[in-house]
Amino acid sequence: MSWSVVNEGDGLPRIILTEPAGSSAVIHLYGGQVLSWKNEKREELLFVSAKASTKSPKPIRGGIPICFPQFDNLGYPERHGFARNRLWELDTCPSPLPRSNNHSSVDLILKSTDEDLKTWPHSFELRLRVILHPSKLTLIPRVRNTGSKDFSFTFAIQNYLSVSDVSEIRVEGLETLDYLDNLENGERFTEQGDALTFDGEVDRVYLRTPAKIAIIDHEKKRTLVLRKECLPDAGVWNPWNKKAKALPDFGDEDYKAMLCIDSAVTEAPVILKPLEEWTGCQELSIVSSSYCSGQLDPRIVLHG
Ligand SMILES: O=P(O)(O)OC[C@H]1O[C@H](O)[C@H](O)[C@@H](O)[C@@H]1O
Repeated sequence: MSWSVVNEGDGLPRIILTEPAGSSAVIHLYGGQVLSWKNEKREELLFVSAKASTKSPKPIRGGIPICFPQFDNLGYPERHGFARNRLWELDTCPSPLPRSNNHSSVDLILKSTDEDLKTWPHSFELRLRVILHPSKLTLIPRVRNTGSKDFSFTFAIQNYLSVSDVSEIRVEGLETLDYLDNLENGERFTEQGDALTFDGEVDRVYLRTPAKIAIIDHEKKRTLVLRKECLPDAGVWNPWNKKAKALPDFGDEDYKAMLCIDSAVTEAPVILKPLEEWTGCQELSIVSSSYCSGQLDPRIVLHG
């Protein structure tokens, strides 16, 4: 068996993935959301607010929410779509993706319901495979059009990353790119600096990014590398102190310990004909680094 299921106080099942080197992941069926990812040293790599609610119909504040059929507010009424507010199921038939022989993976599925069809009138199957390797977590989302008309959608895997102190974090891989700034009514700008650092609220979508983005945390002596396929854009979000206070499911000081870096397809929505399937992929991997010894070279992490 590649996973086990536990029921916690909220009565909703969680799936636990473990692998021989000692890392683990916890996935909640509510939202199909990875809520915990620990490395071999049992260090938590994802952020979940202590004020997060796991009771429907509220999305869970933290972990890795899946945004479908829209990222942000791009036309459909429910911000970030409804997939993060639905109970997913185990997927016993992940075809045409071959069954995983990997002992630390699980397949989940969300299908359109009659209720969803009232507001988004398109039949779909949304699948997610989660694979745990030593120092690496892979997510493979797929969307299939099971209806009789074309539909289009935008999509995001939101990664609430746990960081030592957001004001000490550097993000490499987004320099010189165009981005849409949600704090400036979605206006388009071009990134000027050589790396992103943080000293205030940020809410941007970087367009057509390279496949790899490095999140460098000198204090934790580690770099997280986000590698993505068919998810060309990247969201970057931190509410900072003022907006943090306005979020009911987020602690006043939580903004210091998290940074959202999202894998997204938003600028050019995906269009699916009946029976067509779209597949994306994101890998989060950990590279240990020591600032003092100078082992970390972002150019090697990003291009090596
Ligand atoms: O509060 P939520 O609906 O979960 O959204 C959390 C954040 O998600 C994205 O990063 C958006 O760009 C932000 O504008 C939004 O505040």
